Amino acid sequence: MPPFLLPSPSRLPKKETNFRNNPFIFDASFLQNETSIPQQFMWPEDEKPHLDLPLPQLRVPPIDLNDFLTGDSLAVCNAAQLVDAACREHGFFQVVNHGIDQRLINEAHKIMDLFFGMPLLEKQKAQRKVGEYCGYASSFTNRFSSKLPWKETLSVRYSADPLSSNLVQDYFLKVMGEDFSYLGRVCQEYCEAMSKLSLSIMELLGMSLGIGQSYFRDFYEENDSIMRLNYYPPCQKPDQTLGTGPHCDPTSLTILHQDNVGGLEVFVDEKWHSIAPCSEAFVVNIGDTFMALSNGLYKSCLHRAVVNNHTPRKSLAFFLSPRMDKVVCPPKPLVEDVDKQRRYPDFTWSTFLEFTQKHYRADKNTLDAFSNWLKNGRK
Ligand SMILES: C=C1C[C@]23C[C@H]1CC[C@H]2[C@]1(C)CCC[C@@](C)(C(=O)O)[C@H]1[C@@H]3C(=O)O
Ligand SMILES: O=C(O)CCC(=O)C(=O)O
Ligand SMILES: [Fe+2]
Repeated sequence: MPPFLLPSPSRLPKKETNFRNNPFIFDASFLQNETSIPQQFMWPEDEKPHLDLPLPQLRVPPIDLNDFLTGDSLAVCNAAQLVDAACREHGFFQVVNHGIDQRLINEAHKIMDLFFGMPLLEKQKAQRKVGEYCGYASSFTNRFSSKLPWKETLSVRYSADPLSSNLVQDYFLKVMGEDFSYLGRVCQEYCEAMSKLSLSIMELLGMSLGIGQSYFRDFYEENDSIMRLNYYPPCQKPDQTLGTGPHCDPTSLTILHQDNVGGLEVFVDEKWHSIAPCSEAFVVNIGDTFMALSNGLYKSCLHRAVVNNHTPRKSLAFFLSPRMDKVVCPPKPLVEDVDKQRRYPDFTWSTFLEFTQKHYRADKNTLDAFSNWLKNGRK
């Protein structure tokens, strides 16, 4: 049976289960020449994208980070107000004049083309194992049995701990070999730039929530984050599938750089909105963990990625997360502000990450499902 064909439906387990003993392979270079797509990639009618209708664009305020960082009080106040309004409504905004060298961003996109352009067998040297969150995955065919995303991904752990100062580059050297030293270097530098940018944004969020610049910055100083390279091959049936299914990011803050193809959609006011690509900007969104840390004041919002039938699409997502053992518990003023009620239980990022990797496929209800799982004794 050619590698990209699926086991006959009769042999597929009926319920959502791992394909540990029956893996199959998503190889877009084969699949995209087929007239139809495998049924596992077909999403339910109510989740299929409507590509024929132009979507409204989401108004995401571009925050001029340079203004904020220069400390000009008017600029700081303006930025804090814009961010506060956006985060209370849908959790998405954009940052411009962010100080990240455009050449580094361009190099990161180039190494994505390099990596995902390699033969499948080469990429599978970094094959992500079930239950782990790092490595190469071609559509998670060994994790999910239906609603498969039309994408390849590479996820690498980044740690700001000085004792783990080269984790990203070391990963590439160890898993892919010496020839990937440059690719690893670019990813390492990109993550270091993202970590620095994240802490500036955390200062801004602290100002926006009125608890000062340092609280969240200190909380994420020793972040233990994830760099995610998303590669969406063209699909002959783009209206039947999704590149990334509807979800809220379980992490704390996502800093996303998308190429100029377009495909990121956000669900606000009961309808899907597009976010137009802008190479000078990073799209930033609040994740579930920060929603809990803000006691529900800032929203982690449903979003997805659609594909097309003519051009590959790429996005670079930096998922900021706290140190694994850090307890996520909102500061007192943010409990007072929400009629003294706690919205979510205390938890560590380590436990939440394990929940998404071993017990629950992240979707729009991940944080509530996780909260219930904790309350029911992790069952
Ligand atoms: C903690 C994480 C799990 C995912 C990567 C990071 C943050 C976003 C999550 C994800 C992208 C949400 C949609 C489903 C998912 C399986 C995916 O499509 O990649 C999620 C990631 C994951 O579990 O690998
Ligand atoms: O590719 C995109 O634009 C969004 C991807 C995404 O939401 C994610 O990886 O969490
Ligand atoms: Fe996401």
